[in-house]
Amino acid sequence: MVDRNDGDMPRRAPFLRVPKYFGQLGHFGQLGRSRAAPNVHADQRRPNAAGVQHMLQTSPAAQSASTRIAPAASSDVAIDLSNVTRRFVTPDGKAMTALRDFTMTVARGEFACVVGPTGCGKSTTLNLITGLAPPTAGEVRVMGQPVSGIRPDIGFVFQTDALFPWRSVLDNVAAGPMYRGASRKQAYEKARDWLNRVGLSRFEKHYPHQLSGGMRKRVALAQTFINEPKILLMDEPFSALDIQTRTLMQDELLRLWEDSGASVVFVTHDLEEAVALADKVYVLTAGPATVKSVYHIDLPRPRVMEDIRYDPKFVEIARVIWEDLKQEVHIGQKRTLEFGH
Ligand SMILES: Nc1ncnc2c1ncn2[C@@H]1O[C@H](COP(=O)(O)OP(=O)(O)OP(=O)(O)O)[C@@H](O)[C@H]1O
Repeated sequence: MVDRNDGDMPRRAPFLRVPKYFGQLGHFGQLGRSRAAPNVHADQRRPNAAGVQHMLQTSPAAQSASTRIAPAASSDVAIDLSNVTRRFVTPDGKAMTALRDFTMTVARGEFACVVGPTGCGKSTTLNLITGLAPPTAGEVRVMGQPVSGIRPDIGFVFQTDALFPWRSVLDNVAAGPMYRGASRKQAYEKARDWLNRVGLSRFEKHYPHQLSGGMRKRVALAQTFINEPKILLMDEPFSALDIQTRTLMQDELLRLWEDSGASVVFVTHDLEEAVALADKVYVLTAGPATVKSVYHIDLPRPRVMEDIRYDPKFVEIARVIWEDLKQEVHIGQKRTLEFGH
């Protein structure tokens, strides 16, 4: 199912990077066309004068197979961005709008992925949730409260590791609980437990530079999950890893997340990754970023990453979303070519 907003929102200035989707998704067109119609359909919301809301079916099969998902009760909502606009002042003193009229709701325990063209405003979305970037207009609420400053129940994982290079693996993982007031004994017991959960018990005395990229990422996950975050914000956390390690880490993340009950917002350039992980995929416009469509991914859980990519339903869902996203990527690419950045 998809909620769509692809109306007449103004488009913004050009992008800095060439989109990465083309190489990754070239095969969907071929595989998808011979498959059954996807189990998704679209609600199309156009922000025009009449404010018309109507249903757009992607296929007859979709019509029968899908139902509208009722909005969560407010007590079930973990993250709520309501009609948020975020403007920045650029280094040359001009105002630029990164996000416009942006609305997103993530339920408690839900895994939401955000995809969109390069530079459209995905990371800004995460910064709004953290409170690092207050909204220029609209409202951001976390666990029912307006965001004011950084919350201790939010965990982060970024593309680059946030490990202390001068601390051992064990010291790195124990740092969070100690900072939050646990005794040294409690913190180290908990850290050993988490290192065990991510399969790194034998490496507790190693330093980050003595680990592989995948192992460092496991430490980063242990370092984050040990603090029992209610909200987990992830910004392309696995994009620097090779594909095999990335697949392993995606499985690891799902396993830890399923036990944690955290609500996740996961930003990625990789649509396959988004579909494989998410309950819900937000497709953003080429900018200023607004929500173009929301796809509810009804693939069963638990999911095994190395298998799910060959599931025909997965392939078809990814193909449908890619058709939608591709339009925005083309807009971004056109701007890059026209404006040279
Ligand atoms: N602090 C800031 N000051 C000025 N402009 C900013 C600031 N932060 C972000 N921007 C601009 O806002 C836009 C969106 O940036 P953002 O990093 O959110 O995009 P993104 O989709 O995460 O990018 P990418 O795909 O490259 O990871 C960009 O044009 C960026 O230059």
